[in-house]
Amino acid sequence: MANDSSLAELRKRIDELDDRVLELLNQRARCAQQVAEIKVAAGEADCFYRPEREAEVLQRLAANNPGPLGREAVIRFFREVMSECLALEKPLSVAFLGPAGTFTQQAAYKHFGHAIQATPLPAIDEIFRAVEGGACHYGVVPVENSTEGVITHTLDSFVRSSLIIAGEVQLRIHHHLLCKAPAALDTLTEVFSHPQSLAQCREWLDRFLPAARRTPLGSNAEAARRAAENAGTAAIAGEVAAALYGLEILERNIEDEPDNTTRFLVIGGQPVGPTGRDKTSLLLSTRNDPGALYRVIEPFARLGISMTKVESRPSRRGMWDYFFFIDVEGHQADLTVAQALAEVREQTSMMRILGSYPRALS
Ligand SMILES: O=C(O)C(=O)C[C@]1(C(=O)O)C=C[C@@H](O)C=C1
Repeated sequence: MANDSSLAELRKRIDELDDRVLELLNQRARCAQQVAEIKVAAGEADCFYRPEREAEVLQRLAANNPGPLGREAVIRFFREVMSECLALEKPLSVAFLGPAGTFTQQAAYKHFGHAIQATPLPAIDEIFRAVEGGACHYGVVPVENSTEGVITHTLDSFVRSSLIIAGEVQLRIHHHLLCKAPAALDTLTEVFSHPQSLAQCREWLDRFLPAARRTPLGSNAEAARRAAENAGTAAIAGEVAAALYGLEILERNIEDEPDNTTRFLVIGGQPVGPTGRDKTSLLLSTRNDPGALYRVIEPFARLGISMTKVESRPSRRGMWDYFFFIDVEGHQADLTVAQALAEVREQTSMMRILGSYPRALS
């Protein structure tokens, strides 16, 4: 009985708190609507999304969180709150590498929350085109995986496009073996997946499914769809694809590397202001002299700017001629970064700043 009354009391307290949270959330939503009016008056009505402000809100709340809610839970919750507030201002349209059920869709929701108009497109260049042509405000594309390296298509698309990078998302990738109905592993004849996912599970497949044919497809979601239609086959894909196509999870987390993570880029047309926790991406080419690349990156070392990535891609302008993709910590508006970029530019035959944007939160 004593337990019953304390349970009832706690639930009454939870109801009261929920009423207050609801009232506060709606107050917040009304503020966002007023912000929208200010943006309209300033002639900024085309897109209300402000990535630097969103990053600042999430960074501040994560730092101030007293618990017991965890950091990721707080970020996820307020991410959705802001997504709903923004949708009240004006829904944001986001193209992602589809079809529905891909990890890129998951990354898009992780970054923008669920209150967006998300459009799946079948290829990376189509996402670039949709954003360039104004059909969508932003796009989300995969750029590198911690096990398999860069997605060259995405890097190459920046060479042809004038779009900039407005954000990055990191997603822990868990691959599962999915099947239409429970089945013994040795009865499976074929496994469908995206080539990157097949590669990320290579050792597991060699060990547990050595006889099954490995069939690469355009996406994990497409693989799940094929496995749903063909008994005796399986797909390697994530939880979202499993739910979408009604598949059983035969084996969980079959990725070879426990920290398997994919990084995605948010592409758009609008520059993003500094947040104090930013990254800047560059595309450049060097003269073909001895020590040229060394001279290009030397200012970063001298000025204490951390380089988080260097990637080279054939330029297709001639044999053994390369473009370099370089990421550094900091924003192009930060004084030391600006100084380093000016020095670096002098050492290159071409340099384009692909964007400064808030670093991925978690
Ligand atoms: O501060 C703004 O500019 C807003 O529009 C408000 C808000 C928010 O909900 O906090 C909503 C959308 C923007 O992307 C950033 C923040």
